[in-house]
Amino acid sequence: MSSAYNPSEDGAQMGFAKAMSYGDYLGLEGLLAQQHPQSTAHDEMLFIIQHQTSELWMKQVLHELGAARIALKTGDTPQMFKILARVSRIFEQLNNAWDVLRTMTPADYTTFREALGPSSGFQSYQYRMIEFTLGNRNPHMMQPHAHVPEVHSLLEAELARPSFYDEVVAHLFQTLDGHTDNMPAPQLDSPHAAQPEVQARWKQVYQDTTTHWALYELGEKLMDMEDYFRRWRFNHVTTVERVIGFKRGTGGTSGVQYLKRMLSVELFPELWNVRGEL
Ligand code: HEM
Ligand SMILES: N[C@@H](CC(=O)c1ccccc1NC=O)C(=O)O
Repeated sequence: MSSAYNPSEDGAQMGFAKAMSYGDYLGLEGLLAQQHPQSTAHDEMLFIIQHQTSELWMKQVLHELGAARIALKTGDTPQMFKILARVSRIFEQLNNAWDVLRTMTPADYTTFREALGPSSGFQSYQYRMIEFTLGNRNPHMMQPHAHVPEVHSLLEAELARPSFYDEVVAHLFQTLDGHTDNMPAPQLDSPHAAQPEVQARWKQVYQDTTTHWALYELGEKLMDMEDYFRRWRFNHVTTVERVIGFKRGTGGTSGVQYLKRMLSVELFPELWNVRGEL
């Protein structure tokens, strides 16, 4: 027998024929069998792993935002704050991941770009779901999912209910006015455009933070989240320009030009606008 240290002497369980192991619990057999490079290019594995890990984190973001919406509706503000802080940290994680992908040069990428066909992140339904949940709702973005009815229905269902930000706005009116009678109707199937009545309420909050501390904290948590989201978009477009320049995207858009347009999206416009009024 080897003279190497044997952790079983320290009690480490070594046999898993009949017990749940690490790999069983995490479903690793399935997970690690899902990388299918379409070419022999060395960097395609990095490209796949980068996207798959991003999608896993997006799944977690959606899980958190669903819980945040419930916490908001049931008045569990501490729980909601905890969740929003976590969502920002996840975005930070996604932002840091670009540093790994940036090690892929244009020369590396062109060795397998053709193998991607017309597939593109543009067709990420979890990304759209995050946008829809937060309030950036463009129904045209559902079209690429028409061929997958379950996904299409999920997106459709999201557009049929108030966004997370709509719930925040309802909470804002309820807390400040004592009712939601003067609240503008949620814009269910279009990007959230700034509403003067909403902005006026945020102004009230930011002008007297001591009185409205919890709402002030909520406003800043949303700012944090959007700040990180913007950084993700900026990192994306910068990486794209660095790797493919001004080529058209595989998804058919103008590429960098399209992504630059998306940089101007505002999730919580009243919160940005109010800063100029203080
Ligand atoms: C070298 C790496 C990458 C390149 C060259 C690239 C390129 C592009 C381009 C050109 C578009 C515009 C749509 C089109 O294809 O016409 C796009 C959209 C998109 N990409 Fe990427 N991308 C890269 C990495 C990533 C990664 C790592 C993710 C993470 C999931 C991602 C997610 C997305 C999403 C969600 C969109 C849609 C954005 C929107 O509609 O606002 N991309 N990408
Ligand atoms: N749109 C990219 C291709 C691309 O990046 C991509 C392709 C398949 C799956 C995810 C992708 N990532 C982001 O768009 C391009 O035009 O090169």
